[in-house]
Amino acid sequence: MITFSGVTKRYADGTVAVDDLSLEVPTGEITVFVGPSGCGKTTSLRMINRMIDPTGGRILLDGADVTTIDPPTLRRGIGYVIQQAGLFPHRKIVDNVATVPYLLGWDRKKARDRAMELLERVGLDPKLAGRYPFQLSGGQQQRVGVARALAADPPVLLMDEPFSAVDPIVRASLQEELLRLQAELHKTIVFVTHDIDEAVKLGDRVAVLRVGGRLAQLDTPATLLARPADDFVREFLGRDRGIRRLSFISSAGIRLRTDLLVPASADVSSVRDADGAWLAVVDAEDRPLGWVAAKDLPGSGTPADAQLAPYGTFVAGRDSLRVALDATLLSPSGSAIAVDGAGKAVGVATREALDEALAAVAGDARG
Ligand SMILES: Nc1ncnc2c1ncn2[C@@H]1O[C@H](COP(=O)(O)OP(=O)(O)OP(=O)(O)O)[C@@H](O)[C@H]1O
Repeated sequence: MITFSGVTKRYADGTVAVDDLSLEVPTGEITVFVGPSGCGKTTSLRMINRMIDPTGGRILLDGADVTTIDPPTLRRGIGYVIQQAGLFPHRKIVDNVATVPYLLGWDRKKARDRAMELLERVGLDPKLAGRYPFQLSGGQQQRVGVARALAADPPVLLMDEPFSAVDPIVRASLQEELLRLQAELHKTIVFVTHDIDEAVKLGDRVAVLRVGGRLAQLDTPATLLARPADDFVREFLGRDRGIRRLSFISSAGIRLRTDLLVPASADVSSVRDADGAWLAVVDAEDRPLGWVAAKDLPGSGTPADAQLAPYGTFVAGRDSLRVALDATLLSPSGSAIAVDGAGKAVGVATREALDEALAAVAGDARG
């Protein structure tokens, strides 16, 4: 755990970059520092690995004041990733990744083997190992930056806007990759960004800082979106905070109807009186095929003879309420088909059922 206890940084020219900051960064979690330009995010981060020393207060790493640990020893346990990767331009990719193992005196083969394993882990083709940084795309360079920071298997990772120099699509895949790695590695990560969407996507907890280096709110993304502490946080979260909040709410609570699922091979005479304007037609393995309006069923035969309308699905309990809501918007039925992990239909979430689930969410935001 990393503990900030009344930490202040006043630069020589009198600028107070961080002011009496107290917070905890739990072990094995991603804590994001987010806030507008100049709010002291980078300064706060660099005080953890002593690239900057505080002028007041203390930072503890697992209980030890970092200023009592000499910087090289401290940094051995702390990986550091920065914007544009900060790779050494004249070293091959494999040697960039092996930088810290070399410094730690590992033999060359062991260090290179470790580097190759990490390149694969961060989703890079091992063939790139012999290239130089300028021969890689921005996204590939960022992956190398992450691999390099992980090389000595440090328990702590500091990441300073690591993905902000790449385009939105590459950025999204780097974010996914980081979450995937973190699910395996359980590092203690402090991640700095000015992008609130990135913060709520990656953070187990998000610390919103305001200019002057003061903590405005520290909460889980779901709580932050539901209950911003004040107008500054509310404005920083931006518009559509209600919709974004649905990403953190499980679809498990949605009431499902199984009576609206009909097999494609059923005799229409047995389904004609089904209650509800729309029916979800499923195949022999219960996989969804499409919607049919009860009034459009043929006079005889099976639902498969009708023109089926497009449908959207969500994995019941695994996907969020946002995905479920989105699925209703993909179909003229206004309902969504709930499926299990194998893609078999398990029920229908009607507009009414979603309305109930959304009303419960709105009720929670009040508390
Ligand atoms: N070496 C320095 N000397 C004086 N002031 C500094 C120094 N480094 C940073 N500052 C100031 O401290 C404040 C916080 O800077 P910091 O880089 O920590 O902010 P930030 O939140 O990371 O900003 P950004 O998102 O723009 O990178 C700013 O007002 C900045 O101008």
